[in-house]
Amino acid sequence: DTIPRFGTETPHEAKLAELMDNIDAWGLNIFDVHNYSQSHSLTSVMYTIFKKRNLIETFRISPQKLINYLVTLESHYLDVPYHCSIHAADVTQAIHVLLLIPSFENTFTDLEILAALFAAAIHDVDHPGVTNQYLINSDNELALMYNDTSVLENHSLAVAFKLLQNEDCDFIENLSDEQRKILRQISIDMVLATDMSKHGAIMQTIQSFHQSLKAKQCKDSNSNSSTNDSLVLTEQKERVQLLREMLHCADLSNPTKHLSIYTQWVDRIMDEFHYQGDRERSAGMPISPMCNRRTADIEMAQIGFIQAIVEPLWQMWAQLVYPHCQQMLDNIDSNRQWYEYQISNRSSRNNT
Ligand SMILES: COc1ccc(/C=N/OCC(=O)N2C[C@@H](C)O[C@@H](C)C2)cc1OC1CCCC1
Ligand SMILES: [Zn+2]
Repeated sequence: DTIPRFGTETPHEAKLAELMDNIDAWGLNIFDVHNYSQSHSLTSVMYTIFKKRNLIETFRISPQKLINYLVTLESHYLDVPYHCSIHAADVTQAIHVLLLIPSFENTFTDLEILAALFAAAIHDVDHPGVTNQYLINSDNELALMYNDTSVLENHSLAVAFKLLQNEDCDFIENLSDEQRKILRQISIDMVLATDMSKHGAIMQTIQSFHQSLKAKQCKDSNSNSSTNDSLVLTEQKERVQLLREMLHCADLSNPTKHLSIYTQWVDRIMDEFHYQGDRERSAGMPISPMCNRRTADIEMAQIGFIQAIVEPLWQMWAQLVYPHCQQMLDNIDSNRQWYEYQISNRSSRNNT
């Protein structure tokens, strides 16, 4: 039986095709993709990217096994407001676009690109919609299993690789042992780096690391080589460092999107955090920061999130790939201004 164009059957294939024409664009509306793919945004986005990047030929992937894996992976994302399969599809498409930046034209091997897309697709699988801290505080068996260390990130990796052991889902069967080892190594490194508790460490190293890359890049441009724009990294270790940052950027990319998309993610994360707060309140536990729906200041929290975490990270990233990624910085700025306006508007409303 032939395989559907986007990996899954849908009565809206024409509409999905129209959306998928924007698979390389930062403005793709992932919520529309989810609706028109019969809630298979992760499968259809991953399958479309794999086809477009010729990864199915390059790694002699069985399309059916790829789809079997993707549909199974997708079904292991839980129906939670934020950390669901749409978030995985969103982050996967984001890292695909970041990998298209001309600065990286000659940077990564096909195997590294395969690993990066795989890591993005799996990075939050089976996420229960609560934070690591909540799992630790509530003596959850996952915290026991992973000794309170990057609990959710370790769990998603274990679930994702367990699913690969299923014979008819093993889409990487034709990779050599060495390639499989490298794919696993890079995926583990990247997914563990999505633990927000590692954010500070990433920000510490990013400055000096990018300066050293820019220095090398300038040397190339002096030689007037055609690759003067692209960053050439000789060490796999350095390329993985860059991929780690890239996934972290993609994971924290909501404020870099158009307002109409960004506000949907804000509603979802606040639903998730407030539901966690409800559970903490009824369990008599201290309510985590930003998780108390009774005292929440959603606009202030987003302004703080942008100023403290998202903008500094994306500024570092945009500097490395200048002039690319200016659109992301512009969206962050206009989105922050919109939230500041909501707050100013709020106080004047109260005065009337
Ligand atoms: C659109 O907004 C967001 C998108 C994504 C995330 C990601 N959170 O995942 C990590 C996590 O779970 N944390 C991180 C840390 C900041 O806080 C810890 C209690 C837990 C947070 C967002 O907004 C938060 C931050 C400000 C208001 C709610
Ligand atoms: Zn995530």
